[in-house]
This record gives sequence, structure tokens and C-alpha cells, in this order.
Amino acid sequence: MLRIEGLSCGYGAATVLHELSMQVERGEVVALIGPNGAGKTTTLQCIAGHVPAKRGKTTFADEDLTARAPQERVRMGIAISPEGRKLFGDMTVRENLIVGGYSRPSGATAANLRRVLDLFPRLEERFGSLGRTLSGGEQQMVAIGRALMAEPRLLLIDELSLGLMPKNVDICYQALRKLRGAGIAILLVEQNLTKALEFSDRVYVMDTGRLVWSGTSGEARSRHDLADLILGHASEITA
Ligand SMILES: Nc1ncnc2c1ncn2[C@@H]1O[C@H](COP(=O)(O)OP(=O)(O)OP(=O)(O)O)[C@@H](O)[C@H]1O
Repeated sequence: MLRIEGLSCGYGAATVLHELSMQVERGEVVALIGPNGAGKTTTLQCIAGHVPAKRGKTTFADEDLTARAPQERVRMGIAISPEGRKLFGDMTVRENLIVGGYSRPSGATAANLRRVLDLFPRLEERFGSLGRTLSGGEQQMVAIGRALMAEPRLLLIDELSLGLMPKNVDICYQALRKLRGAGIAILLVEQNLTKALEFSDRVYVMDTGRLVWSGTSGEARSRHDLADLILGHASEITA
């Protein structure tokens, strides 16, 4: 569904991603892993259209994304839960969620809100609370929920579990399992290697802006040197 061929992009004159080629199929869960500064966030931001491509081609459902603005990509079915969650601190949970549905007809808002609250019942309890008063886990739930308000076919999630308590990590992964069950494709940037390999179908490993390894999650799990080589966390890989 998402096809990236020879993508190079960066900030100003600096090129950060070099000749990246990858794909995500319909309903597939793909993890993007690698050390700090590898270019994972830049990859997601480039797919979302927030960082312009310098070279290469990206298509989504056979449509060329190159000239598409971020809001057009949202309308086409690509939504992002960004690194740092980026909620509006002075807006309520309800308002933050509604912002995510701007690309949909207003008549769809109530049903989409209901779906998000069913997925994250905790947000119903915090519905009228301001973004800045939420815990990290609640913020992550809102960030994912806000992306879902756009009814995506591809969900980009940056650093799902960073800074979250284990219980909230589990809640978020349970929600993602349901989304996957509903046929939504997920491209996940995740520092927690064990979780990433457990949950995904396939894995891409990046380093210094290039893809250095790709394979199924099973293949990644059997590569006991992978984490050691790439991330320096070999103990986190499970057999
Ligand atoms: N806004 C920016 N302007 C200039 N350079 C940037 C910007 N954002 C990121 N970079 C640089 O691009 C490179 C890739 O950064 P990126 O955040 O994509 O990596 P990452 O793999 O997501 O790292 P992390 O795990 O630390 O978030 C780094 O060298 C970083 O310093």
C-alpha cells in the first residue's frame, strides 16, 4: 500500500535520509528501529509530508504522494501520532481529539469519538481535562486517538512506549492489536525492541539515514546479534 523508492530527504541543505526504499502492505504492522539519530522520525515525517523529499518516489495506494501536502495525505488515509505526542496543552481531551478529525465530515465526529473512547476507556474519564494535566500514558492515548479521528488506513506511530509505565504500554499495544484486527496498517517507531519484534510482522533497521537490515520479525528475533550490533541492547531480544 505504501511504497517508498530511493527516498532522500532532510532539513535545509542537509540530507538525512539516503536512498530509502521500503514498503508497508495493507493491514501489515512494520517496525522501524535503529539507534538515536538514525532517521526514524524523519522517515515518518517525510511520509506524512512534513519534511519534503529531495529525491525518490513515494506512493500510497498507487497514488503519487510527492506533491501532496500533509493535509491531503491525511485525507488519503495517512495519519501520524508524532514523537512527543504534541497535544494542545490548553485544550481538553475532547477538543484535542476533535482536531484530528478535521479532514472528515462533521457528521462523522460523534461516531469516531465513540470508537476512540471504546478503544481507550481511560480517555472517557479524562474527557474534559486539559492536555497539560494528562499523564504520559494518557497523552499517548490521546495522540493515537487523535490520529484515528482521521479514519486512517495507515497509522504512523513514533516512539509508542517512550517514557510510559509498563501498564500504559500494554494498554497502547492492546489498542494497536484491535486496530490491526480492523485492517489498519501500522508503521511503528519503537525503542523497546522486545515489544517491536513481538508486535510487528516485519522490521526495518536504520542507521545514519540508511536501511541496514530488513526481514520478518521472526528472522529479527533469531538474529541474536541484531540488537547488539545496531542498538547495543542484546539482552532485550527474546529467542
Ligand atoms: N529539524 C531538524 N533540523 C535539522 N536536523 C534535524 C532535524 N530533526 C532531526 N535532525 C537530524 O536528522 C537526523 C535524524 O534524526 P531523527 O530524529 O530522524 O532520528 P531518529 O532515528 O528518530 O532519532 P531518535 O531516536 O533520537 O528520535 C539526526 O542527525 C538529527 O540531528
